[in-house]
Amino acid sequence: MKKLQLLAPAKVNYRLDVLGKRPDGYHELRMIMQRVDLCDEIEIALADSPGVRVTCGRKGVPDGPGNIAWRAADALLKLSGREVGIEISIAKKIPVGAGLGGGSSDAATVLMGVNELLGLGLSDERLMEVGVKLGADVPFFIFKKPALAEGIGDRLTALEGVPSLWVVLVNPGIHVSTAWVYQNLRLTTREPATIIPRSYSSLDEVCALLSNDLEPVTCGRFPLVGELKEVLIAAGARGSLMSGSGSTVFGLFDKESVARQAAAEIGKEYGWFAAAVRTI
Ligand SMILES: C[C@](O)(CO)[C@H](O)COP(=O)(O)OP(=O)(O)OC[C@H]1O[C@@H](n2ccc(N)nc2=O)[C@H](O)[C@@H]1O
Ligand SMILES: Nc1ncnc2c1ncn2[C@@H]1O[C@H](COP(=O)(O)OP(=O)(O)OP(=O)(O)O)[C@@H](O)[C@H]1O
Repeated sequence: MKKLQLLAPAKVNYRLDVLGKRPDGYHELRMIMQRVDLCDEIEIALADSPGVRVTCGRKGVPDGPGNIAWRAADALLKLSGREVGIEISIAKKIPVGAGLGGGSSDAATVLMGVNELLGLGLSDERLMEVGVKLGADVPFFIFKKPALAEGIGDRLTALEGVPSLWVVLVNPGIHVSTAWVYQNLRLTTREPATIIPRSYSSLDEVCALLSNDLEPVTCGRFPLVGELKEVLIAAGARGSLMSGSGSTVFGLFDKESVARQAAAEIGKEYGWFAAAVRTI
């Protein structure tokens, strides 16, 4: 039976500016997004009986239609009109409800995987159109490059020369609802938006970008998330920020040895999820 084994990476947001609220409740954003090599493992196989089946087995993540990966496969089967069976199993490695885009990445990977497995020949642009209906972060994972993301996060521009960095992810096990964060965001009149460079050459330039308008909302409700930034800086990070809607905080490092040591010490001392990963 034909099957694919795929990796679905996490993301961090180096920058997240909220520019306004749209009539449909979504927010206009300007983000800088970067994938990192902490990955969920996904197997997609053709099956005899028609329909989509998803197993995940991780507490807090549904099997079946409640899983965003199920909705991704179902959307593609409907679009293609194919009456086949698809079996998906997901081994979650990315913390859930953590601002790392794990669900969105699973969905993107399933869209790309089912497209390949069934030989549908859909372009990435078409898969992104399907993906944005599943979640605003999904198109970025199909784009597969560091990106400036505008609109609701789906208008993507590739960035040049973004340096390869070591990133330490720290998650204290707090599940944050993205919907709750956006609902509790107080929009104020911002300073005219600063210009975001389109090309980069150093860690310092990336550190100068670090800013996230959702941080005050999540840190107001969970002050520990704000404290994680100090913990990472004390462990040698050159810059630190909450990713997405949280609760993961990341630190940026130029040296592998310092990053690995920071992750090991933070994990040991506080018992939190802490991992040294690379940008991809
Ligand atoms: C926080 C980020 O992860 C940053 O990359 C994204 O903005 C959220 O992406 P996502 O989880 O894929 O978003 P969706 O699943 O489409 O939406 C989750 C919730 O966030 C809100 N949401 C999302 C994206 C956006 N531009 N404005 C919003 O207000 C939606 O109203 C929804 O209630
Ligand atoms: N494949 C999946 N992986 C993770 N969560 C999923 C999945 N399918 C459905 N969910 C549900 O989505 C919610 C959180 O998803 P996810 O882990 O992607 O959040 P997140 O990392 O905060 O995302 P984002 O950074 O895009 O806001 C949970 O309530 C979870 O049950």
